[in-house]
Amino acid sequence: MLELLGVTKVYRGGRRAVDDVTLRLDTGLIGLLGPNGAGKSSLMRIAATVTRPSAGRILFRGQDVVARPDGLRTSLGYLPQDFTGYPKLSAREFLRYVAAAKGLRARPARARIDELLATVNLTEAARRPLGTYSGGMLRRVGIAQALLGDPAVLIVDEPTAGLDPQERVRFRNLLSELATDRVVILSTHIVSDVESVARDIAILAGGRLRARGTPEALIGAVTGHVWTAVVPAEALPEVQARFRVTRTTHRADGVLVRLLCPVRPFDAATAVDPDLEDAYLEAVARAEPAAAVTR
Ligand SMILES: Nc1ncnc2c1ncn2[C@@H]1O[C@H](COP(=O)(O)OP(=O)(O)OP(=O)(O)O)[C@@H](O)[C@H]1O
Repeated sequence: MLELLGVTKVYRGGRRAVDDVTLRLDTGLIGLLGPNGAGKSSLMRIAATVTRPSAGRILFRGQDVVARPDGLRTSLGYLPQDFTGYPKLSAREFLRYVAAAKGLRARPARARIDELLATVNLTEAARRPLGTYSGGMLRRVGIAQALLGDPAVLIVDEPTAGLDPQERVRFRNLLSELATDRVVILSTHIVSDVESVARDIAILAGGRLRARGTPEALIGAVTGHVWTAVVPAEALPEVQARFRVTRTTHRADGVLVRLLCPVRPFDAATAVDPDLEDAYLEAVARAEPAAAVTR
């Protein structure tokens, strides 16, 4: 339904934030994972037609979006990373404002706004000005405004920032339900935001697409590359300098390290089953200058 083909964004000053990214998306949820600065927001802004790509094409239902953005815009819900709304408007007023801007008819829009306020758990706070909201409440208003008009494409950029753990779970489940009949793109740097809901994960680092697949396929690609060992605390700096250490746990008998290495790093290391975090960190590591991984 939505195709990003060779999309590149070079900002003034020469920063290549997105570099030749191709993603073909159909109904369902795709998790776009990447560290800070990977280019996720730039790519989301391009997909949402608020930034033009420097090169590449975007097609929505086969139509060129860069030349004619309206087809996608009328079918789009977008929650930008820096969403704030308008501080003097209440949640209900703000949603009515967005509904009018989207060209929705007033009466059905009112009913839909009430439903959405309930969905994002803001019915009680609906009359308060957004300026008095917490960060998490504002994210929820942002989600509700993105859902107005029942969009065929929903783009949410770092949607769980500021949400508490319970709200994160609720929100993930909501996105997963919404993805049954639309394209949902969820961009985040938090692996746990996508691992339970996305059957399709794309990893972006340094502006480039590093990997894409199901969680199982991504994890399968790092089988045999993940090791643990208990090392003396004083040896930790050397281990960290030589290998890509992904987790450390301090214990009475030393430090339990988890590290990535394509071969057994040293005799005391034990191979362990990889998880999605390992797959993500290895894909990101490939984008960085090579670290020493040999003995
Ligand atoms: N308007 C801009 N002008 C110049 N450089 C920019 C602009 N927007 C982003 N960048 C740079 O492009 C790179 C990618 O930024 P982007 O915000 O797309 O990444 P991100 O993956 O969303 O990271 P974050 O989660 O930290 O926002 C960064 O180096 C950033 O500094």
